[in-house]
Amino acid sequence: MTSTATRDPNQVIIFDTTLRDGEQAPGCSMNLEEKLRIATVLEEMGVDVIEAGFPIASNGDFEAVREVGRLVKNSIVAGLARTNRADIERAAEALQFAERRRIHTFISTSPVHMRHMLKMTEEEVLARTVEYVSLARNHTDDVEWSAQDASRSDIDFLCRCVEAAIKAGATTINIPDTVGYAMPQEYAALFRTLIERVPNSDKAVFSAHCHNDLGVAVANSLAAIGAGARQIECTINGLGERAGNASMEEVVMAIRTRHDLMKVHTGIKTENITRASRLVSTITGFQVQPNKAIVGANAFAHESGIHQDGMLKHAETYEIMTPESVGLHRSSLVMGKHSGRAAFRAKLKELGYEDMGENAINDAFGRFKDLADRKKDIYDEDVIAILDDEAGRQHDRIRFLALHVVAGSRGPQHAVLELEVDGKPIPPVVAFGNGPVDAVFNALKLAFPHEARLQLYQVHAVTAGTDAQAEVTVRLEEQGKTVNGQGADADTLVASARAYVHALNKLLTKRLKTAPVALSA
Ligand SMILES: CC(=O)SCCNC(=O)CCNC(=O)[C@H](O)C(C)(C)COP(=O)(O)OP(=O)(O)OC[C@H]1O[C@@H](n2cnc3c(N)ncnc32)[C@H](O)[C@@H]1OP(=O)(O)O
Ligand SMILES: CC(C)C(=O)C(=O)O
Ligand SMILES: [Mg+2]
Repeated sequence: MTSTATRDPNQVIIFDTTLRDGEQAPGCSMNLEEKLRIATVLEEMGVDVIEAGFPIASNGDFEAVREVGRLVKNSIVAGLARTNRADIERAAEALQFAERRRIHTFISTSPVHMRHMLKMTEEEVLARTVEYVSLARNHTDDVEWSAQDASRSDIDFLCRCVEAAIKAGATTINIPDTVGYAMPQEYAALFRTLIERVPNSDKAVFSAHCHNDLGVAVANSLAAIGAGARQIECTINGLGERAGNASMEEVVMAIRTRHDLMKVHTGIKTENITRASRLVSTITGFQVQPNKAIVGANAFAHESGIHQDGMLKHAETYEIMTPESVGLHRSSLVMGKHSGRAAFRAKLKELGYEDMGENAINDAFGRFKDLADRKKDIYDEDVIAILDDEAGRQHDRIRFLALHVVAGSRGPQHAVLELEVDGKPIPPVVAFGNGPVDAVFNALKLAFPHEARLQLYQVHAVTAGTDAQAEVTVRLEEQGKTVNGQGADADTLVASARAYVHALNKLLTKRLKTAPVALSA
């Protein structure tokens, strides 16, 4: 960590917590392979700190922090810990391979949290802060301390805690608006007061961590910067506990677009924003609302005549940033049924997917050709949907082979499904259902018997038009564990079957991790 004395005073550190607070969004669990894909994209986009998990919380979180730490070289990797020995030692162990590591320890400072949740007095919270920040410093010289529920804390007590945490060795002081209660002017005043009143405040970087319960997480983060905060904790697409965290793309683009006012900058390569947003949305199944700032489908769309006239005459009439600046660009390579492998590889590079394995590329190419035979216009979104669908599938035990469905008002609706399990095709199964999707899912249960319950079934059109690919998310739950599966295809039912098969494969991996015994179907 650059010391506060040498760091650029106008650089805002971007601390991404998609993999920790983002994953706390209900229904948004990610597996290790998915977390590594996201971490790779975050590092490439220049994120300063990646919070990869809360190592004591589960073996999965421990593994995620350890493996992200092994993979990532440029970003600092952080692991979360409560103020106790076990949490901090587990975080230190998880971070052992990280070239640049941070222990992030937190404790609540608000009366309501201390009295009812922690059952601790102010003096106990203060003593714990000192004891466990010091312990964390024995493991790394980059220690962040967070005052959970800071915005509802007594200011005198908060000042004492911050001073003590810095004295004990904290290099970053995070002042979270944990429940999304603060208003921008109030949150800014809190930072101003702390920075002014705490005598050693110049020895630490002050950080904002805002939740969006009242829809002001980004506004609060920007207000905090105005008051001296130089780290923002945020997530891709604003994912996170309850209404989510401050959205990284909004914070970063506000800083970039309003540099005239804010006078600060980040190290984020904003051209990677769209790709990161799309990846997180595909992996979690949390669709981005069309009117979401920066990454929504309509963020750069101009529908009404006067706007279109303005845009045609001069883009700045209605655009305060260019689509290119967030990675939306007119494709240089038009793909279609006559495109070959060379063009496909070039397209992968252009879209940032060049790291895919050879088998996945071959499978994706086959599916692309297949789609191009059926669909007139192939957009980048179509290629991305196939690539996302193929990525990370090479070790799947269950593979989708073919599907035939009878649907319509005459019924009976039924599905004939062919799967391959452990490399061997199984005989086709026929199942009936209350509609074609039900028939497909019943066929999957017959072909590969399981107890998992369907929690979510969601369909999203990748592009406009009746021949658009469908991207389907399926969420399955088994013994309290949930997984999300994704599938894409021009046929919604095939996409549904693929998504279900993907989720089943993830459940099998999860089962293997919790009970390392031979699995039967
Ligand atoms: C604002 C935030 O985002 S905080 C992070 C939230 N993330 C998570 O909770 C991750 C998922 N959590 C879990 O898996 C579990 O809650 C665990 C593994 C962390 C803890 O599980 P358990 O040991 O069973 O404790 P449980 O969750 O029931 O209660 C939390 C305990 O931690 C204590 N605690 C909470 N915060 C802190 C803290 N910052 N420092 C010290 N102790 C704390 C609580 O007082 C409570 O202690 P108690 O059991 O003595 O009453
Ligand atoms: C753990 C802390 C930083 C947190 O997520 C919050 O207070 O919202
Ligand atoms: Mg939080």
